[in-house]
Amino acid sequence: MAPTPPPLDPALERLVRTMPKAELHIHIEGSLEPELIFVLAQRNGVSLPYPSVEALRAAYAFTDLQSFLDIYYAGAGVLVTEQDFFDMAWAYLERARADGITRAEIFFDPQTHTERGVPFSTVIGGLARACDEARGALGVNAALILCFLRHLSEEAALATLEQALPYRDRFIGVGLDSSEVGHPPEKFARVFAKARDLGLRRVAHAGEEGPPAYIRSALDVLHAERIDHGVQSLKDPALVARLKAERIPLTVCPLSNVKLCVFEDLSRHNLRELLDAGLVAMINSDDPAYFGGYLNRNFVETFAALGLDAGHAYRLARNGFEASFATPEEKAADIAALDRHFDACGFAAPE
Ligand SMILES: Nc1ncnc2[nH]cnc12
Ligand SMILES: [Zn+2]
Repeated sequence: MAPTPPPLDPALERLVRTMPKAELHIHIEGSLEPELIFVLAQRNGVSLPYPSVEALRAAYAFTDLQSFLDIYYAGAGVLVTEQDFFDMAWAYLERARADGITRAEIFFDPQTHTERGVPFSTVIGGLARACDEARGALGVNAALILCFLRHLSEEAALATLEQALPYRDRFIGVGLDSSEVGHPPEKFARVFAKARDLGLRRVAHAGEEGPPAYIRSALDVLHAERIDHGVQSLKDPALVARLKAERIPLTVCPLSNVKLCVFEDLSRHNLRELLDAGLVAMINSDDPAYFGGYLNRNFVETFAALGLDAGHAYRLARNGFEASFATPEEKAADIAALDRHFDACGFAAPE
């Protein structure tokens, strides 16, 4: 166990908590809190294998990615109606606003639901309605990214993309998630090529537990524009040089990496090394209901554990906005707001 780090300087903590941020790596099903799981189970007559919220939460002791995914897919089984999907997304978006998030690019896993007989239209209907309403009601500019489950076949992913076509204007891109090792990006070459032809943006989980070679093939074969996680990249200096030269963003998730035993504790996380290597890294929450915290908790705990400062805060927030798929005008407005925030807090925004 690492010794408890000293608390953050209060002015730095305030700056970090209140600065405008983008969140680019959040699985909406991973924002489903145990309390809401129980409410939805009751609403839909679904029986749960846990007697209470506390018992469910106590089961969140993971040893690796797969041990988490098993419980995460089971939790998503309580989502049945369009209103359920809306309620889940709305709860996240309210927390996003509280954490200063002005841009959220939200992953969803349609196959987790369509495999159980929930229509694709029900899933995307509820999620898209929440995103639409969040802009006016919460000031959060939110967009959806459809993820394919890599433990399933490419044929299943192609069928999912086909099902999604009537809703093409309700999501901005595609991603790749679920069990990484043994399911290399190459398995999904055709479906990503099709998504590219359709003008969809592309991201992929790679180098969370899997080797640097998966990051290379996510770039070369899937034409991924961002890498989700990517923390294994430091094992391969030539890959680091390429990520730097091509300014490929890495959506890093510190609390997730500790919960899934990628790093022993936060003080051993490699975020500082990634930034020092000149990579476009940023902080995200991944599955906040399961990993012990939303975006601000990821920021505050990581800053305390790694001794990061206001310069790092600016770089991380700015990387998030630059890596987002928002329009150039939206990005410029977000970055201008970030600069004003640093000014107002008495920290000069670094060049
Ligand atoms: N951390 C993660 N890695 C891969 N797939 C996921 N699905 C939800 N969270 C995930
Ligand atoms: Zn993820």
